[in-house]
Amino acid sequence: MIKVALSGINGRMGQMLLKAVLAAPDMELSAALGHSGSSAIGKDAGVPSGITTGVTVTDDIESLRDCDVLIDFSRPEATLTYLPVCAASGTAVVIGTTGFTAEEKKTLEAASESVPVLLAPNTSLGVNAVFKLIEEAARLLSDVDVEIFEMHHRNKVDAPSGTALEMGRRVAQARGQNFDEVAVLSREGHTGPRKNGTIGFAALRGGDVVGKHTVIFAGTGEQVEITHNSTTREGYAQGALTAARFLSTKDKGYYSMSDVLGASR
Ligand SMILES: NC(=O)C1=CN([C@@H]2O[C@H](COP(=O)(O)OP(=O)(O)OC[C@H]3O[C@@H](n4cnc5c(N)ncnc54)[C@H](OP(=O)(O)O)[C@@H]3O)[C@@H](O)[C@H]2O)C=CC1
Ligand SMILES: O=C(O)C1=N[C@H](C(=O)O)C[C@H](O)C1
Repeated sequence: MIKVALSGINGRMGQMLLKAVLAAPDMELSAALGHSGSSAIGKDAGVPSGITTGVTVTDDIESLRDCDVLIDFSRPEATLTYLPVCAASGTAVVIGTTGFTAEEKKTLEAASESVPVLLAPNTSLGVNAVFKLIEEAARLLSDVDVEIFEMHHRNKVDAPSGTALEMGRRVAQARGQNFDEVAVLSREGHTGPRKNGTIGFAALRGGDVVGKHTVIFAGTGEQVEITHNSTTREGYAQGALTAARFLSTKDKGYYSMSDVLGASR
């Protein structure tokens, strides 16, 4: 049995993952982490979903020591507090949390010198297939303008989404560009004409939209649009469990969903 810890347990993904882990025949829920001050601390991990798990939510990061894998869908500041304990105790980490700075990502990578760490802005099978389609389109349509649109529910706190940023990185990489030099993360005011070779982003927030991403390849007289639409969070949860199973067989190292799905980047 793979002993799984879940962080962000009180959240939308935390509860979706909880149900997926409880249903998985090869996994057992060993720890459930919330942040100190959270209303969930001291209660059963299943309370928000109306189920009893027998696991109490804790803010004690030492509880990670007895686990094989942490699946983390929380906030960057939380993830960064879990990593040192995981690195010291050999607990692998699947990170679905988004919104890390470039500096913070270096810290994630450094932890992978001690334990297996997988960072995935999107764990769904469909989105990871779309990443590949985008790379191919970016190569085939190498001169057209690329704009990336994403829409999420009203409670999402980071923008553009981690998935949209990864899509932009894939386009830039396929075209031999430096993403940070060509990304236009938002626009307002008198922007002037579009600069050739840039990759533009638009982030919309509203309602209960689970997650929608479209990459638009806009040429002259024609546009190609590649869209992924998540209608439930189940795909993210199942992808995260597949990643946890993968990491439980690995030694230290920095992994992505491409490694899990067997597709080279
Ligand atoms: N990789 C992927 O496929 C996906 C990634 N995500 C990402 O996962 C993350 C979580 O998303 P979602 O579940 O929708 O978000 P929620 O806001 O529903 O949940 C976030 C959770 O983190 C907890 N939390 C908030 N602040 C802290 C903190 N400082 N320390 C510890 N815990 C904290 C919250 O606790 P409390 O409720 O008690 O305040 C809550 O349980 C986001 O970064 C999102 O972008 C989301 C979906 C798919
Ligand atoms: O916060 C969300 O909901 C989601 N976050 C991830 C992201 O930022 O890309 C993945 C998915 O789009 C849902």
